[in-house]
Amino acid sequence: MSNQSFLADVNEMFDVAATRCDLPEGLAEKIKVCNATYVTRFGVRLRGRMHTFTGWRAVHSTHSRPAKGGIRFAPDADQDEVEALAALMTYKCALVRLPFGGSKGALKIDPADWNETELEKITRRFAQELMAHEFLSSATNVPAPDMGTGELNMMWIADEYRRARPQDINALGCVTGKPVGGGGIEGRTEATGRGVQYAIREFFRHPADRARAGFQSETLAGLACVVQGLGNVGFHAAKFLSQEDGVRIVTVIERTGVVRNPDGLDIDALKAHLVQTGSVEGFAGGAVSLPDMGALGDECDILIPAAAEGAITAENAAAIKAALIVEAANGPTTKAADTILRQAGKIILPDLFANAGGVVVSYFEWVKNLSHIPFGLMERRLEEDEHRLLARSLEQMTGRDFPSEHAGFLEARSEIALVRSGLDDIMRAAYRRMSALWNRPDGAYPDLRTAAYVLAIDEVAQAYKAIGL
Ligand SMILES: NC(=O)c1ccc[n+]([C@@H]2O[C@H](COP(=O)([O-])OP(=O)(O)OC[C@H]3O[C@@H](n4cnc5c(N)ncnc54)[C@H](O)[C@@H]3O)[C@@H](O)[C@H]2O)c1
Repeated sequence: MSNQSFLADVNEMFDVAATRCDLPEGLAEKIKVCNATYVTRFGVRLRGRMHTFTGWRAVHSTHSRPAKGGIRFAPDADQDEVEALAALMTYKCALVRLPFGGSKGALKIDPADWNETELEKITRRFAQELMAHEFLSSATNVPAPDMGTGELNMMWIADEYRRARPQDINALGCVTGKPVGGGGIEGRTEATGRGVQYAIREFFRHPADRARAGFQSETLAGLACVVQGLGNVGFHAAKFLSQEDGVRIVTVIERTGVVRNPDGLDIDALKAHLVQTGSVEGFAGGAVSLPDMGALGDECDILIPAAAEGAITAENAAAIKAALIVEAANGPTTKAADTILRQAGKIILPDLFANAGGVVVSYFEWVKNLSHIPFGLMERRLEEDEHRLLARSLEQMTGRDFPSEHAGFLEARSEIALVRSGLDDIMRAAYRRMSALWNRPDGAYPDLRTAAYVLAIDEVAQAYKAIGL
């Protein structure tokens, strides 16, 4: 799928949903279009000569600030892709009710072509460009990791910003997904995969919804699952589902090949092999074959595309056996494939919802950076002001009320426990809202994707209506 058709698909899905929203004339168009895209071409002196890199930062919406969204390093990145991904960020944040607009960035680069020192230089230089044009700060635009980037890149960006703007007391909040020792938050690295697990668990808690996919029981144990992409998102989703819920990961589809084991793959071992050798070839814990997208059609209950957009197309959709498709990647299903799958009775947990875990925990990290207080509650007597601050940020995170009177002690809970329960609450609440629309007796919301878009559009529209637009 070309990046142009990815953008067209996102806009078409938006249009389908917008007709179901009660919007003043012209507002749908305003919400749909991308506000601004910054393009930069910068040079870095490497290996004895100047290399020119092209990067983008798209700001789809600033109905709420800062605008939030990852930065990806990929050789096939372009402006259409970045704008489509930025739009998805707007809708995703709105769906799970985070106070962020949507943004996305990319650098046209294959990270495998460069060593760590070189990548550091390139990342820092990109950060300087973003900063110089006000596309980086805790108040305006906050990147995070995405394909091809991770916590090291985020740390370099934060460090570059902090050096350039030493007066900014909220400097660390200019980017999320940092290492814990560098101002990050526990549980961010695995947050998107963790959110995928929570999304699936919540779907299975709804008897009528799971029955639509032919699942009778709430338990996931023994179900077979195919995962495409064993990167950050795919690895963590597969690891948690297999190790904690007893799901059998029967097939992993990677760039370098397909690995199958009907009894369930050892995901930690496969990932270790992949990291060590750079390939799935030679892995002893399963049958390894050549790269083959046809494996998306392997026999299974759940399919998790967790690689890139456009994996499921009109050409391969009809072959998919899974009853439930969980979009861990952004835009893995083309619009045409979506129609084929729905006609075949498949249920899709849409990307807006299924992979929102990353930005939810990024929000916790940003709140932690801005509040300048530890995120976990400690077993100690808290000052009254400190208590009030904590109660307020907990309310923001969980949507629950916390007592504002000073109780002297707060329950001891670790940062990771808070992150997990906050993420779980938010994923559950978002699913319940989607499910309620999907199950309306009039059938006005035929699938979860339409329901998700409608909820997101309504949320953004409310922000515009509130300021009188
Ligand atoms: N990292 C996050 O927090 C996050 C959050 C939300 C959404 N996402 C989305 O999840 C997807 C994956 O992101 P990630 O951060 O895990 O990236 P990553 O770079 O860590 O991993 C991607 C993996 O997919 C594999 N892959 C790429 N193309 C493939 C193909 N055609 N067939 C099979 N395997 C292929 C790669 O080899 C790699 O192992 C992207 O769509 C991204 O936008 C990521």
